[in-house]
Amino acid sequence: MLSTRVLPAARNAVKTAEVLRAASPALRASAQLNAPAQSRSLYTARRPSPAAAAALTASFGNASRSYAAEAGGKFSRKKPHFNIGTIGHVDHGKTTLTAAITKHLSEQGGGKFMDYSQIDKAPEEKARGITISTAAADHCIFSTSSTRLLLVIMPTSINMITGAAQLDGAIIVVSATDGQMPQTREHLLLAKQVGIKKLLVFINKVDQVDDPEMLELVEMEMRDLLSQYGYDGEQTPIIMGTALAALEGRDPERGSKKIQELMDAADTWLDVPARDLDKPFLMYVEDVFSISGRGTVVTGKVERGTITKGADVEILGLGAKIKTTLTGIEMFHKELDRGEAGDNMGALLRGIKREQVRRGQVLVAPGSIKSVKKFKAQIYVLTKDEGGRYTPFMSNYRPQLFIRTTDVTVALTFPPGTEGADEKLVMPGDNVEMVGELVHDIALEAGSRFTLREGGKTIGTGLISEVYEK
Ligand SMILES: Nc1nc2c(ncn2[C@@H]2O[C@H](COP(=O)(O)OP(=O)(O)OP(=O)(O)O)[C@@H](O)[C@H]2O)c(=O)[nH]1
Repeated sequence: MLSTRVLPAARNAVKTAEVLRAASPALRASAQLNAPAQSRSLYTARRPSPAAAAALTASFGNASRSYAAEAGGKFSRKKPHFNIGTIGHVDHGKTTLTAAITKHLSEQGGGKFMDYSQIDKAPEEKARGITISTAAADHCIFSTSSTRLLLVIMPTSINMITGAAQLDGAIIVVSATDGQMPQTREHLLLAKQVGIKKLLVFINKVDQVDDPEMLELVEMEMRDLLSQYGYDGEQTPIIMGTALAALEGRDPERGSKKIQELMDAADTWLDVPARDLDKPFLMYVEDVFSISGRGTVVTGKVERGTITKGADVEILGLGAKIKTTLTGIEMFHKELDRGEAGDNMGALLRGIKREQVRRGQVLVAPGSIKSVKKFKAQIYVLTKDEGGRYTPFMSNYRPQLFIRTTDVTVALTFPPGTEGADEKLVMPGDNVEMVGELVHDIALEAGSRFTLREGGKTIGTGLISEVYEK
């Protein structure tokens, strides 16, 4: 297993970077003036300490031994693989529901129970977008009757942005006591943005609401909201229950039975995504490890295409364009000959030093995508009700652009020839075409989606229409 858990020393360093990200607008502004330095420090902060590296080496070695002992020693693709996450407003019960699902599925032999504290144990990881998916992968993979599930928790919008690229489907958790809240709306928007086609809704904490009309109202409002954000408001399954009761093994009518309904709905309603198997290989780098005796391993998710052991690949972005050969592929404690779109895998690279690769870059089929600094995009600016800005911005606005596993400062201007560009204001709620210029190059193409953040909050989302090579 290529464990991507971060050990304490690395965590603290990352936390410092995270604090900077969440800092006041003034601090953010000054950090943005020094964007290259800030970005460098972020990447440096992610490097595991020697102790962490040693532990990873040990983990890699042990894992190799443990799966060698398993029958066949190969990862099975029998059931379709599906990454599903809980999203929604703070305290509405995402963690409790995730724990309840693992309990329920484990009782049916579909995985190992992870209690609340296990899921919640790494707040720093959650804060920086390394979601529970890696922890879940470490423990086990959950199965429903027809699907393999990897459970992911997205407690905050930042996780949603940096981690949601991995989500194939999501359960939006809404507390029956509050109904929809600003983060419910923000997460719906972001779910759409990261390409999640279908959602499930779990109206939680029904034990705290006596009035059935109140529950109906929450459901009606959720259906309206789903439609408003381009989801199927009529057909989307909405399940009402109590995650806490399910977790505590009481009130099965509103507890475990509702979790079963939710899992049945996941099996029937959510479509296993059509993987982009035929497109050129692209995997984004989440973590890089040096494994003694073996070389440099990068972990991340394959966004598209397939790759076989021995294939040539290119490390691209953040100033790099390096050709190498992929000499090993590993996933879920198993060695593979082939990786494909949707896989979270580890790739062993020939002749590459640890320092040559970093989070935010991509591994690609050579020549299949360009790494660029300049692009044109359609941008939606979030309203304050969606958690966005209260005030408009002007040309040359410099927020942070998040895409895949990286974030880079971008200067946004109006396309050449825009009338009154110097005085033009972009209001919260606007949909606007803009040209972006990044301080570092990253692998981009028409159709790439990104998110804009400033001062610790999401302020916009975008879709690239054109890239400029020079
Ligand atoms: N009464 C009741 N309380 C619940 C239920 N589900 C969760 N809670 C409680 O609600 C609180 C928040 O639950 P969490 O699961 O931590 O919520 P979360 O959405 O993961 O919260 P963040 O990670 O902070 O965003 C906890 O105190 C839970 O025990 C439920 O069905 N009924």
